[in-house]
This record gives sequence, C-alpha cells and structure tokens, in this order.
Amino acid sequence: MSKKRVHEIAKEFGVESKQIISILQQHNVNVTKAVNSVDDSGYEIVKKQLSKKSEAPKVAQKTEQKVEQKSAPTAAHKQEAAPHKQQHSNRSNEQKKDNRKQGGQKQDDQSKQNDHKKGNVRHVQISEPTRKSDGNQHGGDRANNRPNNNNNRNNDNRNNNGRPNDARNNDNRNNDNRNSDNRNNDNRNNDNRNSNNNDRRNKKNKKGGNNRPQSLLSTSMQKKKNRVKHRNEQYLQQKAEAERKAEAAIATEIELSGSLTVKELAEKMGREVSEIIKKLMLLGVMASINQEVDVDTATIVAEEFGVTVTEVEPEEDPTDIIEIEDAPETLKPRPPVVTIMGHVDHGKTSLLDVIRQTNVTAGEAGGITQHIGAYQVRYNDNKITFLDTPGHEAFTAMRLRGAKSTDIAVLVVAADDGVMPQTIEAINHAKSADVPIIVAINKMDKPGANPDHVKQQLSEHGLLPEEWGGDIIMVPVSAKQKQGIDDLLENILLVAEVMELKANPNRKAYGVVIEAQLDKGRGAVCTVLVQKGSLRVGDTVLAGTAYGKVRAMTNERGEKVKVARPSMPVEILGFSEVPQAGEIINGMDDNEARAIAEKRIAKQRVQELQATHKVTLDDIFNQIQQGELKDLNIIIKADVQGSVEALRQSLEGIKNPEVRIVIVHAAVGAINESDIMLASASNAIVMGFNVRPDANVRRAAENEKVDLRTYRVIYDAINDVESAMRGMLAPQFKEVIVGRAEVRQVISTPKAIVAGSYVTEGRITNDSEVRLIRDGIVVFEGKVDSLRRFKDEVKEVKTSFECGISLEGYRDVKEGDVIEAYLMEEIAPQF
Ligand SMILES: Nc1nc2c(ncn2[C@@H]2O[C@H](COP(=O)(O)OP(=O)(O)OP(=O)(O)O)[C@@H](O)[C@H]2O)c(=O)[nH]1
Repeated sequence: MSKKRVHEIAKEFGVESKQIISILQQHNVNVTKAVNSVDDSGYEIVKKQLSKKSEAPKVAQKTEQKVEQKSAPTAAHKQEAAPHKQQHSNRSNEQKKDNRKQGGQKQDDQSKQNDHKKGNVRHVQISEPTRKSDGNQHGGDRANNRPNNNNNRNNDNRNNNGRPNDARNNDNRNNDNRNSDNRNNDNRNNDNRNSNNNDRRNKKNKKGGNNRPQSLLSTSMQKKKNRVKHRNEQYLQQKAEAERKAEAAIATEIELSGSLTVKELAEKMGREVSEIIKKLMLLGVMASINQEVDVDTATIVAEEFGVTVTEVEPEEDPTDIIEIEDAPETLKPRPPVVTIMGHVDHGKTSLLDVIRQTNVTAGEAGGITQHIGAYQVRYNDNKITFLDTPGHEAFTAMRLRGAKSTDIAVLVVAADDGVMPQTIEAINHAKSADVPIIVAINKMDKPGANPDHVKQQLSEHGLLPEEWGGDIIMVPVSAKQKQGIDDLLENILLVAEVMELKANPNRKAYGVVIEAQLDKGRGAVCTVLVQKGSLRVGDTVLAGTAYGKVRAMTNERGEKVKVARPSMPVEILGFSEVPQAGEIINGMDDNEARAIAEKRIAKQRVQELQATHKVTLDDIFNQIQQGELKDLNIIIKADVQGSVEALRQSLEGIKNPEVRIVIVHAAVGAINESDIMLASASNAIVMGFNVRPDANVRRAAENEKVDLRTYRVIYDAINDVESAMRGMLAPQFKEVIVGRAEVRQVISTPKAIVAGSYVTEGRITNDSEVRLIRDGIVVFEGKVDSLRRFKDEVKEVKTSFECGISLEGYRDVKEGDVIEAYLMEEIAPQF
C-alpha cells in the first residue's frame, strides 16, 4: 500500500492542494496540510470526486481506457491513469494528424526539431540551476519526437515502480497536451514562465553570480583579454610617444645667460641630470643636481654633447632693483666701516671693547661673540663704524657678509699665538673682497709675545709690513692693557682718508642687513648698515621679501634715532617678516616695495618647488605623516671615536613604528664637503658632535638643502631626532597682523580714554595684543582694555565698523593714531 502526499495528488490532477484537502476532509480523511500523506483509499476518494467533475470527451476516455487496460492489469492502475487519458489520446491524435501532414514537410520539421534540440542544448547549459524546468522542456521535446515511446515509458514506469504518476512524466504529458484544455494551457504558460525565469536568472548570472554559466564566463574572459590587449596597445603607444618626445627634447642649440644649476642645464639640453653629472665628473667637476655651474663650464659640457651654445644677455629680473650711481657732486665724506677679523680668542671683542669703552665680553654668552654687532665710535672728531664679526669658524658665513659690507679689515693676531687657520681664512676673505687690511698684533703684554714672528708668518701669506718694505700697516696693541689703541684708530682714519670714502646722503637709503631676528614683543628686529642715502623713521624699506615702514630706529646704545646717514648702523623695527642677514635694504615707495616683495615671494616659491625635497629634522614629522619617509638616514661626525659610537648607538636605539633610523656614515673628524654630498645623494641629515663645518661646508649644505646640525651634548641630538619624529621640535613664531583701526575721535570718560575708531582692515578683538602707531612710530604697545560697539562690550569688531577702544594703562591717544592688533603665531617648521 503506497502513500501519496496531498500536493502530489493535487499536482497529478492539476488542482490546488486545498481542493484535495477539502475533498478528503469531506470524506473524513484527516488531512490539513499539503504535505500530509494519504493512502490508496484516500487517493481513490479524490480520484472519484474529480472524475465526476471531469469534462473529458468520452471517446478519448474510451481510447485511453483501452490503452490502460492493455498495459495496466489492476483496477487501481486503470483509475490512476484516468486523468491522463485525454492527454495521451490528444497526443496520439495530434501525432496522427502530424504524420498525415508531414509527408514533404518531414525534412523541414526534422531540421526544426534539430534546431530546437540545439536550442535546448544551449538552454541546458545556461539554466543549470533550473534543471527541473529544463527537464520539463527536454522531456517535452522528447515527447514530441517520440510520443509513443514516451507513452510506453510512462507505462513502464508504472509497471516497474507501481507508482503510476511519476511527476516528471506527468508534467511532460501536460506539456505535450497543448491546446487540449485549460489545464494544459496553464501548463504551457508555466512552461513559458519557466523559460522567462531562466532568462532572468541568466541575466543575473551575467552580473557575476557564483553560478556563472560557461558561455558567460568565456564572454567575460574575452572581454578581459580585450581590455588587457587594449591596455597593452595604449602602453606601447605612450611609450613610443614618450620616446619620440624625449628624442625631440634633446636640444642641438641652447642659449645661456649666466650660471645655472646642473638640473637647469639638463633640462635645457633635454638630457638626464645623471648624464650631465657624469660628464662634469669626467671634466673634474664634482657637482650635484642643484649645484650651479658657470657659463664656461656649462658651455664645455654642452659642447661635449654636440650642443651649440649661444651666450645671451640675461633677462631683466623685475625683482632686481637697479643701483643708481650717484653723481660725484652729490657725494659727501662718510665714516669708514671697519670689520675686525681674526682667529678665535685672539682678542677681537676685547679690542673692540676697549675702543668702545664698554664691556661687551662680560655680557656675551660663553664669552664668544654670537653675532655681528655693529657700533659707531667717535675718535678725534671722526666717526668709525665697527662691525664686530666673530672669529670662531662656526660663524664664517656671517664673517663673509661682514667683509662685503666693509671698507677696512682689522686683522687681529695674538702675538703669542701667531697666524692660525682662521687668520688665513680672514686674509683670504679680505683679499677676495678687495678690502685693505690693517693688522693689530694683540696681546703684546703677554710674555710669549713675538710680533716679529707674527710679521714673518703674515709675510708668508702675502701681507708684508710697511717697515719691511710692504704696504701693510701692522700695529702692536694690548687690549688688556689698552695700549696701542690710539695708534690703531689713527691708522684706520689714515687709510680711510686715503680711500676718500664718500656717499650721497640725500637720496633714498641703500644698505645691508647686518643681522635680524624675531622679537616676541617687537616683531622683526633688524640691524642695518646704511651705506648710501638716509634712512628715516616712516620710510618704507624692502630687504629681500621683507618690507615695511620703519616704525622705530635706535643706535647701538639704544637711543632713539630719527635719521641714519651713510655708514651708520641702526636697529630698526617695522619689517613684515624677518629679513636675511646680508640682504640689501632699499628705501622706496610703498606700493613699489609691496609689488617687488610679492614678485620675489612668488619667484622664491617657484624656486623652492623646483628644488628637490630634502629631509630635514623640521620636516620629518610631515614626511612621516605623508608616508614619504620610511628610513631616516643620518650621517654622524664627531671629535672622537667614543662619541661616534655613543651617538650611533643612541640614535639606532630610537624606535618608531613608521621610521627606521639608518646611519649611512659615521666617522671621526670635521664635517666636510664630501659628507654633504653624501647626505645630498642619500637624503640624509648630518649630525656633528663637537665638530664644526667650515664656511664652504655650510655653503654646500645650504646649496644642497642638507640639514646640518651640530651638538655639544649627545642628549640634545637624540632629543632633537625624537622630537622631530613626533613633530615636536621647538616651535617658531611669526607676527601676524590681525587688524588695524584708525582713531577718528578721542572721547574722554571718567574711567578711561576711549579711542573712537574705525576698523580699516581685519578685525580688532578684545583680547588682542595691540600697538598704537603715530606717524609711523610705535608710541605704545600693550593690550586692549575694553572694546565697545555703542554701549555694549563686544569680543570683536570687523572691517568697516566703528568701535570704541580703550588701551590698558595708556591714555595719550590722539586723533589720526592707528591701533594695530597682532598676534604671535606659531608656524609649522619648514625648510
Ligand atoms: N693677556 C691678554 N689677554 C687678552 C688680550 N686681549 C684679549 N685677551 C684675552 O683673550 C681671551 C679672548 O678674548 P676675546 O676678546 O673674547 O677674543 P675674541 O677673538 O673676540 O674671541 P671670539 O669672540 O671667541 O672669537 C680673553 O680671555 C681675553 O681676556 C690682551 O691684549 N692681552
């Protein structure tokens, strides 16, 4: 006894499960769900009920019954087959009709069937996941082709399994029974639905489903291949194009207008930088990418590459200020500017100190002069300007600038020590600057003093004393005992007189920046030596990219100065930023200064962008952040091997997850140019411990943009590297003008003096640091006491608004004054 599930029976009879459940429940069969099973008796009940309703034609039924009887011996089987009678009979009839019709069309039909088969093959491939519905179609086709066989097979199935209604075969039969009745039509529709579903699934699969059909896979592979092929073709095209361009870029003729960097020369010639460097090396010139080569060298290199060089006049630089020669009649005598030079500890400061009658040595950090100071002294009604250049080799670069701004060089040589390395260097600098030298043989009081030995040594370096038939004045002095000082000063004046030093005081100022620094309270503070013209408070000045109105001017004794004439050193306030020492300062028209400064800034930016980016301690953190720095390369130079090792071990001990410290070179000895070249090539930082670079090395480091740092304490070196990695190097500050307001009315109240003001630019805030400016001079610096709009206290007032400002601890405000608000802003370290 077999059992069938409700839904199977429903399917067999082509009705819904609930109809079957209802029939069975009416006959007290306990079923509630489509999955419940019923035995043969239940099945019979259903069959009977549904047979009554059936409208199948009698003839068909009879024919079917005959067939059933032939093949199915049991009554049960006859009954089971009943619903299918009409299907089979229809199919048989159809087949007969078809056979009659076929005749000449047989061939065509056959080919159509073949086509259909092909279609099915394709379809099966595509609809792998929907095998069941394909099975239907497939079976359907088979049924079409071999209806009788199909029939027999069904019968066979029945015989073999004792289960007459194999669902699949049943479905197949339904498929075959086209046009016979509604039920069959439904089936056909199902068929269509299935095929539609298949199409939809195929589309889904195309989009990358796991069950991607084979044909789609091959299509996507083909597309992929095509893409790769296309890319390859593009790459080859681009490569060919680049080669063609490179070929075209190689110049046969170039124009040179002055010295240029190796990189610029390479660009002009359309060659690789490495080719140029190689050629220079062959010519015996060791140059790096950013090093300048003069026109002659560049011409030789170019010619080596077969490039013709034409020398042209350099283009006029709009940022250059052409220096006008003053007419002889405008020139007036001016004091000499004297630079004191010499070896370390030979007594330069002491000598100058005696001359100035002040004690500078006592106030100096570590007893060493740290910067170029400038002072003017009066001797026998004559003025002499002294530039106090430090003797230590660390400050050679500054000394070089000092020499350039100098009329006379006083070379201090200790009588007991004789000519030393920095003495020779000083001689060379003075000679190259074409500055007359006066030798002060100092420390004559010392027991070991031997002036003749000094003279002898100096003669060997081309300085022959007058008494030996030469033209060099040599004065024995003792700074300590204040001996020979008058003699020295008289000789300076004598040389100056012979030189007939003159300048036109009646023109805009022209001079040189001796030193400059940022003062937290006063902004850019700058020592300037006026060389021509006169500098006045309120004048607009330009030095490099810095410009501004001179707010205040003081002399070396801190006294206020209104006008500085030729050869006078003064300290000035008012620059927008800190100018560089050695920069030329020009007095000029306001707008002109601003325009030139802006052009210079733009030019500087371009140059900075062009310069290769070198690693610096200031920039390490940024580079780490941007993922540009994986290794921090360091070159160590120290005085003794013990320090080299100590520094190496300490630096290598610094651990950072993003950056590895690599010591590319570590050795005993002074920092030399080859260290800089190595640092440049390996993008390294140079750290010197108890060793110092000379001027040439410093210049090379500047040119190569190599960060060169010297230390006297190992801890400081380690600390700097660690801080740099964390982006915590000591911050730098710059003054930022927040806003300006013009005082239009002064209102006196019992509590305070209120400056009724109009904000002309930026904003004024109630917590601003401010300065009160009158006729270009700062008359007060301090804080805002109160800031009001009408009667209300406000935090800030913006441009084009009026406000009342009272200043903390200052009442002498006048109409026309300018209140300038500023703040000291920490700037990100840059190099
Ligand atoms: N006995 C003697 N000692 C002197 C004389 N002049 C300077 N000294 C000493 O020499 C040392 C160096 O003097 P400075 O004036 O600092 O020498 P400097 O050349 O300015 O040194 P730097 O600023 O470091 O380059 C000091 O201890 C002075 O006291 C002198 O005429 N006689």
